[in-house]
Amino acid sequence: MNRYGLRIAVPRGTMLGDALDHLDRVGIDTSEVRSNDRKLLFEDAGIVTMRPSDVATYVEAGAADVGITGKDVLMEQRGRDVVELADLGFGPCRIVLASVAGDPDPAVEALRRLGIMRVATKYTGIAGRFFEETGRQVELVKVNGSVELAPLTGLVDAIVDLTATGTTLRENGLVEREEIAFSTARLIVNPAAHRLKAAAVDELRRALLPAAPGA
Ligand SMILES: Nc1ncnc2c1ncn2[C@@H]1O[C@H](COP(=O)(O)OP(=O)(O)OP(=O)(O)O)[C@@H](O)[C@H]1O
Ligand SMILES: O=P(O)(O)OC[C@H]1O[C@H](OP(=O)(O)OP(=O)(O)O)[C@H](O)[C@@H]1O
Repeated sequence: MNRYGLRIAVPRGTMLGDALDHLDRVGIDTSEVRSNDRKLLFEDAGIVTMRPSDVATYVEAGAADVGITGKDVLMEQRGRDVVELADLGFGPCRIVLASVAGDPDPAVEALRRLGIMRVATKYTGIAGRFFEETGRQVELVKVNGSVELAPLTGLVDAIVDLTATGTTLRENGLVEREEIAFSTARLIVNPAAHRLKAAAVDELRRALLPAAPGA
């Protein structure tokens, strides 16, 4: 187990390197995780690795005490009973509404035709709330990845998806129309662990955020 006595859920994929760098900096030895991309449970380091979208599931159930995942993931899974402790700052990306470059703005076009805009996304929660709050009627089409393909084939008028460098949108001839949310990696904690292991959780939070005001 690590020096904090906390089991930590760490996201594999895009955020893995930065998450492990942060944990190394606070005295958790992540070398075994770095050298093994098939193993998932690392007892000595107190680390469990998983898809970013599964982190809050483990933390909510107490199968991990704390976890690291994207704000976009937490916004999408809004009902989860976890406490957001800190913004770790890495993994910046945005959730945007985008459509084919050169086409009329799909929202304006849908209004003009008095039609319902069709929007593909894997973020049905975030997109649904966004269109509801902005008073627009849309039909959401759930896709699981490579969302950029959907408007190119005529499946939908627009997409709601994650963009970071903008390369994927550009390479597929799409342009951003509206920004919906900004995301970075967050530290979350199980509510019971937050109370029962308060000192350890606070020590880890402070160590991860040495420069933050009030940390
Ligand atoms: N440039 C980026 N591209 C993709 N995701 C990023 C980027 N920067 C940060 N992220 C974060 O990483 C998360 C996605 O990670 P990754 O692509 O490794 O997982 P995934 O395969 O989409 O996993 P899941 O199936 O859990 O959604 C995003 O939800 C976001 O919080
Ligand atoms: O703006 P960029 O830097 O090009 O990054 C954005 C891309 O990253 C994400 O895809 P991911 O790699 O998570 O795969 P997915 O399409 O399967 O979700 C997202 O869905 C975009 O396709």
